[in-house]
Amino acid sequence: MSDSCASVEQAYQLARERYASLGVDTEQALARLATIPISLHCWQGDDVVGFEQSGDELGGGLAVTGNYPGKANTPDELRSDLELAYSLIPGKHRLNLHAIYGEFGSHVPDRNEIDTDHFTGWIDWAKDQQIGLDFNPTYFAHPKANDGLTLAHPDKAIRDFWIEHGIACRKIGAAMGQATGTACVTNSWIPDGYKDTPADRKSPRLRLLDSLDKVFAEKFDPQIHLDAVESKLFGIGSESYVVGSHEFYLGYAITRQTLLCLDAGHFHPTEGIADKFSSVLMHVPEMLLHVSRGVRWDSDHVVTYTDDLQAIALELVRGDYLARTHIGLDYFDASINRIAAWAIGTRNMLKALLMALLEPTEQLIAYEQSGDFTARLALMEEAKVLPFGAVWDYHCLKSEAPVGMAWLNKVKDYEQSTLLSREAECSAASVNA
Ligand SMILES: C[C@H](O)[C@H](O)[C@@H](O)C(=O)CO
Ligand SMILES: [Mn+2]
Repeated sequence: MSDSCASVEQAYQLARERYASLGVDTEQALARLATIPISLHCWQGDDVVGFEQSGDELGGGLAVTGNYPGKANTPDELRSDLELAYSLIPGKHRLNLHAIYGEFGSHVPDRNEIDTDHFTGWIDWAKDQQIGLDFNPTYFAHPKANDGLTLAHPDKAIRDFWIEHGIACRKIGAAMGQATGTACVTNSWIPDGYKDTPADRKSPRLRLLDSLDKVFAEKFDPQIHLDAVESKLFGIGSESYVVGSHEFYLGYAITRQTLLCLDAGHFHPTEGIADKFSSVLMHVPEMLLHVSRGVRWDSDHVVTYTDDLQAIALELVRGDYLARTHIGLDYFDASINRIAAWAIGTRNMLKALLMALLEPTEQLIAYEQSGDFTARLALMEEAKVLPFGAVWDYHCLKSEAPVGMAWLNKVKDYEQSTLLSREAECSAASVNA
């Protein structure tokens, strides 16, 4: 055993004893953590461009800023980048694909014509990697979404087009779940809304309700496929009104018993999502989370170890909601190395879950039930500086993932060997064109 491994082990043994003195079993926490998959969002790898090669603007009120070199340009490049990212993260995780990431060949189908054949490359790869897949219809970056309306569009022909897209995507999601043996969550998010004050808030919502019912008409075995719906407060160009608001989708998910997707960046700036879980899960079977970090607006920053993130993890553990929650990430940062962005965000999500699993929750609840709120607050604050970092390092070591900053060296090496030459090839191609 190397010196650094020995010191990780020693620090862990001390931490284990410290936690045991508070009645917390670190081995049990680590065993639980190892079973929690995080769904990595493919779109962090290429700035939400996808493989349609349409050249359409991202639109939909979404924006990616930055031009860090090495963006993935092909499915193989994206898979190679993801393989490196997974190797930097302890545990077995999932991949969340958007519909624009199909392998379309020379004849790129329109969105309403895509089918499972366009995703067999991803399915075969996922089986090979032994990871589950999640999926998303892409209701943006398309000429039929240019006016900011899709499933709620007043033009029936445009609505029907997007309904067909939603139906096609659910079939693809079901095929993914069937092939990988783990349920695929297909999440529906649409950009529909208005920049300025609407005169009629009701009609677009009635149209959206009707469109969604058509999209979700076919029922799938929940063992292979689950539906989620995602709300938003506002986007660029939909500042005054979003058809799929939180209230709209909460009601929809409850009445249709779909999953509700809560995106941490989709609420008022000081409104956290953690407080919502205990209410939402009284009424819907399961939740999907898009863990993100809003900065002033829905700017989709890389997930950092914030109070909000800790609140999410603590609530999932305290409420015993992990088995009913699918955790996905949702951010897009092109200003830093994109693989590092996946590694940082996913490792932080896992660190927050570990910290929550190590919390002396039973003791806190006992204090609360006895009315000793002073002791509750005192222990909560002391728990924040317990040696959870030593447990995390040990988890990385045992999971054969890099400990501490070691993962960054691997990213830097890959940047030199692969990402920079990728960029050079691109420049040469554009010079030759
Ligand atoms: C690309 C995703 O579908 C998108 O980020 C969506 O989930 C969202 O959060 C839009 O703001
Ligand atoms: Mn989202």
